[in-house]
Amino acid sequence: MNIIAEQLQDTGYIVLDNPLPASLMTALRERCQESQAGFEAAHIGRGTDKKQINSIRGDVIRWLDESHDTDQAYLAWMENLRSKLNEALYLGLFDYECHYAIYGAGTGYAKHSDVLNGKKNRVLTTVLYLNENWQRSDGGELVLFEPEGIDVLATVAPKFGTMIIFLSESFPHEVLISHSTRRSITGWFRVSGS
Ligand SMILES: O=C(O)CCC(=O)C(=O)O
Ligand SMILES: [Fe+2]
Repeated sequence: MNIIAEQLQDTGYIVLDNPLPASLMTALRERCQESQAGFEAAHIGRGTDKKQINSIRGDVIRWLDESHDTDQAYLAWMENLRSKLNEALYLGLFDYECHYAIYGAGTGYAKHSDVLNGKKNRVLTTVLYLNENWQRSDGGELVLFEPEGIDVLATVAPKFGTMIIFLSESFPHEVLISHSTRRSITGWFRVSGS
């Protein structure tokens, strides 16, 4: 946990190889794979700005359900991380929201910031990848850009078990077109306020 806090403080992001217990990873993958029931096309923006534009963002999403054991276990793990990060970095993280995301073959998410569109209370973005046997030819990498949005800071393959955490406001990012179905859980630690 200290390593996560230190690196977030130093560079603003961290890529973790396999932070979650194997049994939880398996349950999360199965839960995301079992059925597409409850998944809806993702939207861009909020309220009256809310738009669904497939060419910008091609995923379908389902928010985690606290009443389901598997979702609950993930939320509990992230809750523990939240309190550790608050202790180490005094970030005042207030809560965590997250959704499963499925990108069908041929879709991605164009370069964007997670803090635009009125989501100003998002402090840290987390993405956990659920794709076993992911190959380079499957594409779908997350590209993290320097704050100016031009130079590439990191390229992350969406491999099973990998988690990236980054400062939501600092890094524009993009999901490259995926050539296979790409599954993940994306979430945000937030401070209170709208
Ligand atoms: O799936 C990813 O790698 C990133 C997703 C993302 O940027 C988002 O949902 O805002
Ligand atoms: Fe994003």
